[in-house]
Amino acid sequence: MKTTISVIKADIGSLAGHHVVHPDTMAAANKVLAEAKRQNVIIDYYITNVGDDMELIMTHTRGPLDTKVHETAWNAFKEASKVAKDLGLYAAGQDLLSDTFSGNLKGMGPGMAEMEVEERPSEPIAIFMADKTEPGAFNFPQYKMFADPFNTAGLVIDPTMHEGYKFEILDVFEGQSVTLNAPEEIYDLLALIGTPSRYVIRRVYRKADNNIAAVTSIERLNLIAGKYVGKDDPVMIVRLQHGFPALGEALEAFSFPYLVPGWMRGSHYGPLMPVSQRDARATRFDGPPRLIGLGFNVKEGRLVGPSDLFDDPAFDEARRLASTIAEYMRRHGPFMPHRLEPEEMEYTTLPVILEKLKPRFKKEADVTKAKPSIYDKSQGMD
Ligand SMILES: O=P(O)(O)OC[C@H]1O[C@](O)(COP(=O)(O)O)[C@@H](O)[C@@H]1O
Ligand SMILES: [Mg+2]
Repeated sequence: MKTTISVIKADIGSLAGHHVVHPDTMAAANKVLAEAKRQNVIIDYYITNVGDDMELIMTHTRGPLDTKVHETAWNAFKEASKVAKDLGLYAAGQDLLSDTFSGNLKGMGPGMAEMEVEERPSEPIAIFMADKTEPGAFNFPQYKMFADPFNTAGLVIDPTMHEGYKFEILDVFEGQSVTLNAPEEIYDLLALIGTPSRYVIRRVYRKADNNIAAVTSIERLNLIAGKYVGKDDPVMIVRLQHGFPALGEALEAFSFPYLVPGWMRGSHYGPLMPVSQRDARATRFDGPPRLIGLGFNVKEGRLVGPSDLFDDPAFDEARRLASTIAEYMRRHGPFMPHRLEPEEMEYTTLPVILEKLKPRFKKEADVTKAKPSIYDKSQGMD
């Protein structure tokens, strides 16, 4: 049976700032999804949140980018937004960039990861959802899961994984993609995905049979809207076991709280902290960036589960280290590299400040003007 798993998320308003979704808004979304299930638009669903992002996990047989499924999600977010407005929640309706739904959710604000799979007799999946970061934040763990044998033992010892995986990488600025193979092209792969603000791993396939292994949301709201409209908190679906990473290999990729951009005002680097569902609230300095993971089995479209994957003392050490790193980064205050580089900041007063100070800048005769960029060949660097 071919089943589509659609994870669609949006920030439609949050309680007491940008830190947690209000349960009444989830109840409003639940009504819409329950009705869609009754009308056989979707087979099953689960609603959750990480921080201020509401996450709709749905299964159906209609394939990705289906109008009815996307309209269902849109209506759920709209209804939830109404409640958010009624309760006076902060940034109510924030991620819904358009007033009317037209065809599908592409470019309308919500983020989405969708995959169509030929269901195996047992189809275990993990869904990872993060708040206060961006889609490229999943580059690092996807590399670990699908290309690093120090993380994923199966790459070496499981014959069904040994051939490796293909990574489809999207250049979010140019809107073009390239597919690179691991292990043979890992140096090229790392050269791109090491710049996660621009090159985002969108899909991973098993090389042996082209089977889809992982999908990540790629929406960067600020690029769509041309201004800051919230961070593009990402979601990712990963297939598990029997030729894909074992559950523990997928989770192992998050045992190191690596630095991601986001956190306060979408403008700071901070450690990605894996937490249980009950700790999925962005508090200290609106963070640190949080990650939750839910494990399901998909059976004829039914979502069996979930299991709260990071609700486990085995991840206490990762959380402790994340807290230590958070403290270390915070001590830098407004200085880089805690604060993002100017091009990546979601907010900036810099142009206004530069304009204001323009008359006060004076030429220094003894200082040579630098070339604009060491990367710009037209400037005659040799
Ligand atoms: O300027 P405002 O409206 O107070 O918004 C600031 C908020 O934006 C944020 O960056 C929003 O984060 P999200 O992307 O998770 O919505 C928060 O860190 C911060 O509180
Ligand atoms: Mg958010």
